[in-house]
Amino acid sequence: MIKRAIISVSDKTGIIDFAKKLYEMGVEIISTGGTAKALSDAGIKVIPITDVTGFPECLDGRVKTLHPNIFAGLLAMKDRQDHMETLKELKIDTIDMVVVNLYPFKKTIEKEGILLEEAIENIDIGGPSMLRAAAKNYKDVAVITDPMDYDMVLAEMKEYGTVTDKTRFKLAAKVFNHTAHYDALIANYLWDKAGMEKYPQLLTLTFEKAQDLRYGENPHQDAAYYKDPLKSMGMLHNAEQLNGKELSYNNINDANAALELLKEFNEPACIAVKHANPCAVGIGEDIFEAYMKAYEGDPVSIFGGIVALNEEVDAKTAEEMTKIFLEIIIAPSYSDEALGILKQKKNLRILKLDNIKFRQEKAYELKRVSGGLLIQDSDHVDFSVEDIKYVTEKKPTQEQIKDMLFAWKVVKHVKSNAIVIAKNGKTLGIGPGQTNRIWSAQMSIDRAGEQVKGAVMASDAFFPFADVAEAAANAGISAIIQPGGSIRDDDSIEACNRAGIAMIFTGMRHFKH
Ligand SMILES: NC(=O)c1ncn([C@@H]2O[C@H](COP(=O)(O)O)[C@@H](O)[C@H]2O)c1NC=O
Repeated sequence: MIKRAIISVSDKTGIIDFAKKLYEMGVEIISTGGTAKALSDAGIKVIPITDVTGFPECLDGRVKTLHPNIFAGLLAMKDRQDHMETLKELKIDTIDMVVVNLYPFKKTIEKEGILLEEAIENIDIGGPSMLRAAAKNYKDVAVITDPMDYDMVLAEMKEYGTVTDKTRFKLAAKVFNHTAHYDALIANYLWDKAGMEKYPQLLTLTFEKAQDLRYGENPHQDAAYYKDPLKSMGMLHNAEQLNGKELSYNNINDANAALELLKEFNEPACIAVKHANPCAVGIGEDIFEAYMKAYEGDPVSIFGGIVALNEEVDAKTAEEMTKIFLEIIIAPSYSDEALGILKQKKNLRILKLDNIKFRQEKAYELKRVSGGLLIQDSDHVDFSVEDIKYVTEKKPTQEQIKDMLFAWKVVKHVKSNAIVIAKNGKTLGIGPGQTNRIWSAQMSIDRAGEQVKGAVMASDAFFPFADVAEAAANAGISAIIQPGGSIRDDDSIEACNRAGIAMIFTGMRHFKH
C-alpha cells in the first residue's frame, strides 16, 4: 500500500496531474518548497517537508530533505520488526513512494558562458540521496524519477491498489542508471575544469539513446544508436531527415565516415562512401562540379552509396543524383526545387545537417576490444605546404602539390593500407584496406586506368620497399606524397629519381584500421 509519498521535483512536467491522482487515492503528500507551492496552488493538500523534519529548509535549498526523519522513513525495512520498533521509538513514519527529479545540471552546463559556481549550485544532493535510498529499499518503496512513468504507476495503483514488486524493482534499476548518468556528467565536467589528466584511471562515459535500430551490422544483431549528451553542433544525430526510411546501423556508420572526411574541406566538396571507406571524392568551384567529380571518380562504387556535400544542393545537382541509386544524401541545405526532385525517390534518405563544416577541437575515438576499450585522440592533425619535406631530385609543381594535399586529406580517411590516386581535385583510384601496401597500390592504379598518367599518389604510411614507388612510376604517376620514415626510404627515393618523378614526405602517418 502506498500511504505516504514525498514529491520534490525540478522538472514539474505532469506533476500536478500525478499528485492530484495520488491524493484522490488517499496518499499523503510531503513536499519541498517550490514543489509544495505548485501543488498547493493547484488545490492539492501537501505536508511541508519542514513539518516532517522539524527543521527549516536552509542554505539556499542546499538542505531541505537531508534529515534522518526522511531517510529513516525511506530506508526502514517493513518486514524487519527491529526496524519498525526503532521507527516507533523515534516517532518516524515510513515513506512508501519517492517522486524526485534532479536539478538540471546538464541544461545548466550547456548554457553559454556558464560559471563554475552556477554549475556547482546545480549539483543536486538531497534528490539523488532520496532516490538512492528509495531504490535501495525498493521492496518497500516505489521510486519515480522519470515523468514518463507517472501514468504507468497510476495505472498499476488503480489495478492492484499498489505498485507491484516487479515494477518497483524496475524503477529502482532505472534510478541507479539515472543517478550514474547524472554523476558521470558532473564528474566529467569537473574533471575538465580541474585540468585533470586526459585519460583518467576510472573512465566514466555516459551516453543518451538517440534511437533504437532495427538491427545492427547484420539482421541477427540487435543495436541502438547513442549520442554524446553534450555534443550537438554538426553532429549526425542532430541531422533532420527530410525523406526516406529510418537510418540503419550501417547507414549511420557510413554517414559518419563521409562526414568526418567532409570536414577536411572548406571549398565545395562531395564525398561518396561505401562500407565506411570513401570510394570517391571531388572538390570544385561549386557543389555541382564537386558532385560530378565524385561521381566520375568511381561511377561503379558510388551506386548504393552515401553522399555527403558541404554546400546547398541545387536542382542541377539533384537531377544528376537521381540518375543513380543512392542510399543517403547529407547536405547543409537543399533548394526547394532540388528537394522536390530528390523526394521523387521515395526510399532515398535525405538528411539536412546544420553546421556541417564544424569540427570538434577535442575529440576521441573509442574501440571495443575483448574485455575492454581502446581510446585515442581523433586523427585531427592538419598538414600544409610548410610541412612538406622534398626528398627527390625532381621537385613537384604547384599543381602537383595541390593535388597531393587533396589526396593526402582523402587517404587519411581510407582504411589501411591505403593508397589514393588523384588529379585536379578528384580521386581516380582508391585502394583501401589491403594487408600489404603493394596490393592497395595496384588496386588504385587499376581503378584509375588510363587516367593514372600524370596523376599523383598518396600513401597513408611509408613505403617499406621500393615496389610501390616503382609501380607508381611505371603506371605514369607524376608525384607521390607519403610519410617517409622507412629504413629503406632511400630505395624508394632512388626509384623515383630513376623514373624522374617527384616525391614528398609528410613526416606523419595516418593509419586507420
Ligand atoms: N537539499 C536537499 O535536501 C534537497 N532535497 C531535494 N532537493 C531537490 O530540490 C528540487 C525541488 O525543489 P523545490 O521543490 O524547492 O522546487 C528537486 O530537484 C530535488 O531533487 C534538494 N536539493 C538539493 O540538493
